Amino acid sequence: MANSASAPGPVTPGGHRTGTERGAGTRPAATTAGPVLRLRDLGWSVRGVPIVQEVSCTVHEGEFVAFIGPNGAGKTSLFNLVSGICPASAGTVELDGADITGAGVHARARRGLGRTFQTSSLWAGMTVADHVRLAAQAAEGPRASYRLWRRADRYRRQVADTLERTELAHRADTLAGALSHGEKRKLELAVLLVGDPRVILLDEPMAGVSAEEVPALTALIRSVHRDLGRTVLMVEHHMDVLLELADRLAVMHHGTLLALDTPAAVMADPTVQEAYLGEAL
Ligand SMILES: Nc1ncnc2c1ncn2[C@@H]1O[C@H](COP(=O)(O)OP(=O)(O)OP(=O)(O)O)[C@@H](O)[C@H]1O
Repeated sequence: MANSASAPGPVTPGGHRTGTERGAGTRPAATTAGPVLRLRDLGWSVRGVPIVQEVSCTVHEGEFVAFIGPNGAGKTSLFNLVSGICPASAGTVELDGADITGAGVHARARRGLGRTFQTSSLWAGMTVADHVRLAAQAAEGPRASYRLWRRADRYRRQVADTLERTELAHRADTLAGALSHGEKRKLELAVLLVGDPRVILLDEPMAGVSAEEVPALTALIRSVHRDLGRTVLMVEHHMDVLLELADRLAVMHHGTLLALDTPAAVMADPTVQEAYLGEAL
């Protein structure tokens, strides 16, 4: 399959697609939501070794695209390129039609792009509420301290609302280090959401989470996507979770985008099956 793809079908008001269209060379179906993120021939090499190669795709407002692929396929590296953690060696990243390829992490965050990481990025000795308060303050920029003082009530409400939405209100005064893995993932989401990003990149949010906690975390991510209407890109290995959440599956293999289509079409794709030879999809 060509290493390029666009939206597969019309988008309902909730952002969910109703049809399918595949790969480069096919005519994109009409959509009611415009493109929010566009990658063109995106690449990253380290000392001449290509890690991500010629990845092109378009993600539409309100869409949920899940990235799968074998270990080392380049999924996290692609997220690093999109979020600005790694500078692209080739190609471009566009957000809302603006070229942000040269923009840093904070500039991209200010434009509405947020991400979580595969490994936990919390402070064990800081409370749940303080994590969210600090993130709210950071999202305000350099004049945050003064604004925080002036708008203490608003911040209190914002933190309380975010903890309520992420089902952590009862853990507000708990130290992050005392949370379960699932709760830590929820807190990472809370820290992200308080900054009000429109496009959210989640890197393996189920990593380390116990089987009992997976359904609640899945439901929370679904509500962020559907109820809050956020555009979500997610790397995840739990196929059952992906099939429940994703409008489209993107398959990475050896740094390239091997396929991007509806889950059913991707699962039936012989190229994808060949790439996963011997591995359960
Ligand atoms: N900074 C770096 N320098 C050199 N090689 C790197 C660097 N970062 C990643 N790689 C290599 O790039 C390849 C892709 O790594 P990446 O973490 O993006 O894969 P992945 O698909 O996210 O894997 P996983 O599912 O195991 O998290 C791997 O071979 C990795 O060793």
